[in-house]
Amino acid sequence: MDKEHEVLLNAFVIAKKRYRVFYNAGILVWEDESSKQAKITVPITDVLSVVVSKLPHANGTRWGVKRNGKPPTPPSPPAPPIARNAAHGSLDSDRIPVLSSSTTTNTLATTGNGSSIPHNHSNRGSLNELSGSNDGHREGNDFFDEGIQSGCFNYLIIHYAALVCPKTHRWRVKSVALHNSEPRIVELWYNRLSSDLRDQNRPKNLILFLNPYGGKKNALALYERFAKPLFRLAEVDINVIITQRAQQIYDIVTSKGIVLENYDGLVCCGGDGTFAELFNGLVTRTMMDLGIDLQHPAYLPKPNIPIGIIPAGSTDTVACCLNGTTDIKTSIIHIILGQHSGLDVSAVYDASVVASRRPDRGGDGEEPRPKLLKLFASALSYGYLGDIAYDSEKYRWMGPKRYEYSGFKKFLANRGYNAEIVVHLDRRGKQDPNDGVRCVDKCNRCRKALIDAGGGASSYDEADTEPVVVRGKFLMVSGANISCSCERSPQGFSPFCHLGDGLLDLVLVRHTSMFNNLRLLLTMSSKSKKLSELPFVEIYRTKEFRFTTGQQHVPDANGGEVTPAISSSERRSKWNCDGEVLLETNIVVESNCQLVQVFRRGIQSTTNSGSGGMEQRANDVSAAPDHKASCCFGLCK
Ligand SMILES: Nc1ncnc2c1ncn2[C@@H]1O[C@H](COP(=O)(O)OP(=O)(O)OP(=O)(O)O)[C@@H](O)[C@H]1O
Repeated sequence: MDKEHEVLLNAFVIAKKRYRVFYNAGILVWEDESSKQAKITVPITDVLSVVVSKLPHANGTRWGVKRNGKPPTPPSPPAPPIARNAAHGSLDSDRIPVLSSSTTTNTLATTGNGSSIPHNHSNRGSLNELSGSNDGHREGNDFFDEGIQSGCFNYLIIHYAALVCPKTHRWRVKSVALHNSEPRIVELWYNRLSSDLRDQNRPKNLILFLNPYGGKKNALALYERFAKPLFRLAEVDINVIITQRAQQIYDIVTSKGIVLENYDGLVCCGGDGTFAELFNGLVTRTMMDLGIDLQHPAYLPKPNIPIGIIPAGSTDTVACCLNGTTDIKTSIIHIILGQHSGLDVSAVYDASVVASRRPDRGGDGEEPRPKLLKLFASALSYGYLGDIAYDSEKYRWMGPKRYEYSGFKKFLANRGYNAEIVVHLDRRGKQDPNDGVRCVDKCNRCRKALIDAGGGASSYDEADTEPVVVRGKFLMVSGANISCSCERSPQGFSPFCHLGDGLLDLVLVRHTSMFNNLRLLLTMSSKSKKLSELPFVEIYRTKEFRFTTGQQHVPDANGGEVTPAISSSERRSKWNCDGEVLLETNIVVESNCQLVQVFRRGIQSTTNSGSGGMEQRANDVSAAPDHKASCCFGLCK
């Protein structure tokens, strides 16, 4: 019988109670024999690891495993007894006993020189390992092959991930110890589950860039405490690179010395700026590999390696929008489980530096191409937030509090900036940024956009758009690539902005009174109010917009030029691009549909999240009902 149709069904004891346990088609279920109500369902896609043990907890022995022909690692001292939840045998991930030497974690200290690849201090040998050959050998698999040979094990211990709080979108690792008096049955279950685990397409070898400088400067401590034990548990090899300066991630990823194909993903531990360095570097690297002009690219190619973020920054907007929470354990779990989906990335071009498209690079030789400045995944803001980004860098020693300090200063200054924005809008009015449809798990809008884009980066038919010119004095102009919701601003710039629909939301805040600025700040920090409700805020959903502060000659209806709309002597602000300052002011911004693949699990829609649209509501039904009962009411920190 093939694996698909084979059903495993046995009685096991969990926490002194008899359970009927069955496994079929990737679904594991255990139900209390005395009460059919007590039933837990776990798909194999959520299982992190399966081990056998002589004790009801994994005690650190490695079952005579040989790694690369080396003798087995001596057993670690027994782990302390594990506090167990009587009903589910569940554990908090902090207390999971991690088997010693189950994976390698390499720490690569970095040099500060140019784009050179960091000196390798790893326990896996030379630098060549990071940059050179890979024979495709996965150390972790050895233990599956040889694991159970040498002993009589009565316990099967399963570590699995579960959504413990649908309201806060937090995931945790739980464990269950199944006891059977017959080692043969334990072995049968172990072999079957571990074989199915191997079939999951999970990352087994990652590079992790760690920024020790961002946020509260505790990324290394967070990694050691939360990430390392979980990666070990799931047998993921991690090559840690601790950055020593800004732009180092970009330089390493774009360096030809590193063979990206040797890795299953690139992950960073830091804030939005760290993540921006990672995907800017990865897209640039892909352009280099394909021989695309880096300055004036004809198009932006899609990298074929997924990326991820472990939040350890100040605002962590990207992590919050990807997972619905900035909870570090949730992000790590999603990276380990390995599911990924497309994330739009917007490109910023310098409107004043234009080159003709070269026919040999896919252009027709006529269409001018602006110079590519940077890519962003979160938000690009001019005016108030641009001023804060520029000013707050001086106060980085304050940590995240610097934003409040600079924000207060800029709030009192109440500066307005003249600008002209040309935004391309859908003629048919189909792109409504206030349509009430949030981007949740298996989002139909994003899926359709990818199909429309046909694998390319554009989900938009330019024939269906028309340019609309908006002029005036603005407190703030922002292009939101994602909703930008975070702890400081629960609804973000535009709560209905999608992660992968190939469009961005342009948010224009007119310059008005201090009183209105106060309303703006209160709305931005409100849990329920949205910026679109304010009369001095306009939101447009578009694929592309052009922003200018300089002198504009606006063509009149007869084709002649009329008086400049904006004086060239105007005071200018800076652009805040994913937290970093951009000095060029006249820009063109364009969204690229699902340019990068990001490790994440779709956010489960909750009824109070304001989700609209029938399709999204239908997804609520698929939320794991078993785990709803274990909701922590927000106390699961
Ligand atoms: N070792 C380092 N020393 C100095 N700067 C660094 C170092 N490593 C990275 N950086 C830079 O630090 C900057 C800030 O990092 P990051 O954005 O991750 O933190 P943050 O600004 O506190 O968080 P957020 O962007 O979420 O608000 C990034 O632009 C990155 O280039």
